[in-house]
Amino acid sequence: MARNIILTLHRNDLRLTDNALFHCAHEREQDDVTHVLPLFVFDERFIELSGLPGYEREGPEARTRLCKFWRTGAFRARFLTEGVFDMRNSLRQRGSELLIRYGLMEKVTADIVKAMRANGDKVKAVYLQEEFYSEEKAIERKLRKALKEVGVPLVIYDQVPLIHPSDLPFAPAAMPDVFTPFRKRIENLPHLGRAPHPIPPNFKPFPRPPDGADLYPGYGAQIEADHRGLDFVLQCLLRPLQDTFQLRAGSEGRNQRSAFPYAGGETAALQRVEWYFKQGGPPPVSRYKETRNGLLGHAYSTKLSPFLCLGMVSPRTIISALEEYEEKYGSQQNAYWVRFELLWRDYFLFAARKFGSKLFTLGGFEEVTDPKQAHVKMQPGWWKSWNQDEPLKDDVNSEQAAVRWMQGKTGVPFVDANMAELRESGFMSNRGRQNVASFLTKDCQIDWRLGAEFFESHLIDYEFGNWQYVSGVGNDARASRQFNPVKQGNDYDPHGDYIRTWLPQLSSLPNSRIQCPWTLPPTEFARLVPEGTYPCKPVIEQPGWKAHYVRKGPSKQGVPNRNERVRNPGRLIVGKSGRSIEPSGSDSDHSAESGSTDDGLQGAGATAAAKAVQKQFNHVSVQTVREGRQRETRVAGQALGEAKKNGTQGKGVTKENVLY
Ligand SMILES: Cc1cc2nc3c(=O)[nH]c(=O)nc-3n(C[C@H](O)[C@H](O)[C@H](O)COP(=O)(O)OP(=O)(O)OC[C@H]3O[C@@H](n4cnc5c(N)ncnc54)[C@H](O)[C@@H]3O)c2cc1C
Repeated sequence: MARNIILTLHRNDLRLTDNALFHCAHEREQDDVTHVLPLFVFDERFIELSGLPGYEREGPEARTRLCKFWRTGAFRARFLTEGVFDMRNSLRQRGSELLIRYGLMEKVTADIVKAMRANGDKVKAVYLQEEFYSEEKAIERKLRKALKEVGVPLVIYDQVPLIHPSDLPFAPAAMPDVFTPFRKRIENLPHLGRAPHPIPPNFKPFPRPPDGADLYPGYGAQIEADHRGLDFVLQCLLRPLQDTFQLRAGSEGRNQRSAFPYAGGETAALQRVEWYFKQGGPPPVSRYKETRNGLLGHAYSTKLSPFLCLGMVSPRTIISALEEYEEKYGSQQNAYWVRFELLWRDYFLFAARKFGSKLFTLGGFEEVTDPKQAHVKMQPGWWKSWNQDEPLKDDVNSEQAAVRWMQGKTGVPFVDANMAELRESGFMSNRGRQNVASFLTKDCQIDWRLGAEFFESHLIDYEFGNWQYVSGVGNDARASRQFNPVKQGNDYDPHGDYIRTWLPQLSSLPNSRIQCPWTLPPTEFARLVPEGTYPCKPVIEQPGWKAHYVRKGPSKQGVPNRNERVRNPGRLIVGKSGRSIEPSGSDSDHSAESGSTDDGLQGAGATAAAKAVQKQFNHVSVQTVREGRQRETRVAGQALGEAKKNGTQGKGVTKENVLY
């Protein structure tokens, strides 16, 4: 008898709990469906597959657009593969199976549909999770077309954000551009997110091919038939990444020092949810507000982002755990702040849908929201680029700030320790991310896309959005936000424990100088830091840092202000050159200290190139900066007014942090 099949095609939804694809495939209306075939395709556009024996790529290597880093580095490759095999185990425990294939998702799927047809089966539909980024949307369109050619409908389920798009209090295209109004409208909803779907109690059988036959054709059928497992696949995926400067560490396994020491998969994700929200009396979430700015250990924040990014847990499952916690312990600030952060995730997702391909352009969302300002920042000379002729190696003492940033050798320990953590573990705290991004884009003025691509390559939890925001081309109402890494280091790593963990070569430095080792007398530096292991001068030094070389006041460790105002005002104070200037005569200091004037646009040393740029957009820059400032002030005032009205001012919401 012909079998009636639904094919569930999984991308970033590697879970059984609260997965609309499984839920809907097993609903009562689907009684005529006899079998469900879950499929995962390692897609060569996102992850390099050339390490698979005999694999022939159809397109180019899986590298980032601009900088040509591997798109999926070793940490995410490992985490993803673990997640795929964990899902297969869970399906097997329920009598089902996960078909694992390699290639182009649309092609592999269409081939499988054809093979099932050839077996005399009927494929009723293919179910897929709707994604938010334009590249994935384009693949979805190709898949729809390929399936149309074989007469099979594609059914899409929107389940990535916490808030279902049809529950939004505004049309997705009309979402507020700035976070606070977005959040406030969402917070007025009667319920934050729908209830999660349970795992179907009885999984429909997997449509196995006729007796003895290989699983359906397509690359990887042989691997499956050979019963090769996780280790073999992982080895193949890691093989091409071995030679690169930036990805070696991840190939060697999980780093014991990592703040994210977890294996990939729904099993680990649910254990983490259980531990963070339910275990202990009270569980760790009851200290979230106090600890979330931490840097060391796994407990300071939820550590759910990698699981969320690959869909190993749904945000609705997290909210439901949070609600259980609140029922037991009462509604508190801690729970509020976890929700608040999850709304940031939704905000970036919906912004990605609204702004589409502007997610990847130099001018970012601002090209739409503030074209004049974006125009200024897209002029040649505004951003510095990375001269890729210089090979990326670990042992260079590069003149290029971009290279030093990637190496974790800028000479600014708080930045470098965070970069070391990223490179050696695939994770970085939120505090660290804000600082290294600000350092790259605001201090060193390097094209933000380099940072975004470097993160894409290294992070286990990579998602778009934050880089635009931090570098001032997204929707930050205070685009001038700039971090002072010396002050931040003093505040959040006052004893240098974090720096010593990731930069052991600085272990002997006294606490008083660990954030600014260049202030030591050269002989002291030479005595305390093993030769050649760390730069004796920072790649750039801002005048605003100097006030913090000698630490004053209490440390911020344990203080819940994640978004405090930073002293150093930002680049949107545009000088006559059309470039940012530092306040109170710091301009010349800045260019003199940084010693890096590849774009020749800084301060007193402005070159002919600078003058040309100045002439080109002097008028517009002054005007747009004024408008930008007015806009920022307006939004800040508005948000503060709202905070006062809601009584949230003084409860963690201040003029400084209300916008983030
Ligand atoms: C420059 C920069 C790059 C970043 N890149 C990423 C990224 O690639 N992927 C990613 O998931 N997060 C990113 N973030 C946001 C944030 O740093 C991480 O989500 C967070 O550090 C993950 O740790 P956690 O799960 O313990 O977070 P928690 O503090 O426990 O927060 C709970 C959840 O809220 C969400 N969340 C929190 N902050 C943000 C935010 N700013 N934007 C979006 N979602 C947020 C995450 O899903 C997170 O798991 C970035 C932030 C910056 C400043």
